[in-house]
Amino acid sequence: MLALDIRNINKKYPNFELKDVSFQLEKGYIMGFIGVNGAGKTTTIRSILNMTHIDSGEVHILGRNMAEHELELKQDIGFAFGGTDFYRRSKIKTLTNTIKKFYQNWDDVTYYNYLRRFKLDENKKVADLSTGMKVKYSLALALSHGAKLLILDEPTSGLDPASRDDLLDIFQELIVGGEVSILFSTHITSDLEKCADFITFISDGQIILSCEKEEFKESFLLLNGTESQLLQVKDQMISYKTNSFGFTGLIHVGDFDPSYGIKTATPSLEDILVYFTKKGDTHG
Ligand SMILES: Nc1ncnc2c1ncn2[C@@H]1O[C@H](COP(=O)(O)OP(=O)(O)OP(=O)(O)O)[C@@H](O)[C@H]1O
Repeated sequence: MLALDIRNINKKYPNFELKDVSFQLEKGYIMGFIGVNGAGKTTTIRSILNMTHIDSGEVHILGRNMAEHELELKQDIGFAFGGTDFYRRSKIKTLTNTIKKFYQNWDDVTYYNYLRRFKLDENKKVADLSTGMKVKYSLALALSHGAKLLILDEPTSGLDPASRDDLLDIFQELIVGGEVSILFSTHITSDLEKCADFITFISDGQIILSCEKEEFKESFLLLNGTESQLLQVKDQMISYKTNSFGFTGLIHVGDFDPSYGIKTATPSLEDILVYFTKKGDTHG
């Protein structure tokens, strides 16, 4: 069963467009959503959650159409946005008491477990929380109403390394039973190396690739060659850097001819993001 089925979302802003965004997430898995700044991750997430009006396309969550069943489906979705700043003058306790009324399956025991695990004091005011603590509070809320699908926009941003590691452990604990699925966007590729099963990659409002993590990496090649070899592949490369020995760069596996004899390696997720970010730049 699909936890998330996104079909041909189009959304136009004056200077940006989501173009036929489609991807699917199987129930029980973790998907990392990556792309450079401004690629369209947040706009896609907001579109999935019906927080922004889309021009066309459909979102199906846990087998139901989001546009037709938004209220019921929101019971099953936990969402959190990194750096959210809400109701600054309220105490955590007061805010939670208001929010929990919206959720039929709210579970105080789970909630207080997360408060303890995240070392959050419910008597603190939102304004007095650090950036990382605010993220943790949003996550505690998102994780405490039995959500079957978590949609998290940069949940690890603002967290220190130990807290990030703990959150990734929580993600893995959550999916063990096969009932919970997680989509999260991030720039921190080590998070994805650690816990994502699938990767969806967006660039300039278009999905470049959405597939299992190893398959994703193997769809590209990192090339390392001399200046004269660069001339053979230059036009097919996503981007490259030159150095005193020659060049290194990224290419789609299908665009590479092994008969050139250029040294190749499987890129890391970091390599893929870096070279896509450089796409269109002048090189050297
Ligand atoms: N409400 C809006 N009105 C007009 N343009 C918008 C609006 N929201 C986002 N955009 C534009 O859409 C583009 C994509 O933004 P989005 O926030 O989806 O990217 P992102 O991939 O999440 O980036 P980042 O990694 O920096 O968070 C940007 O060029 C942004 O300026």
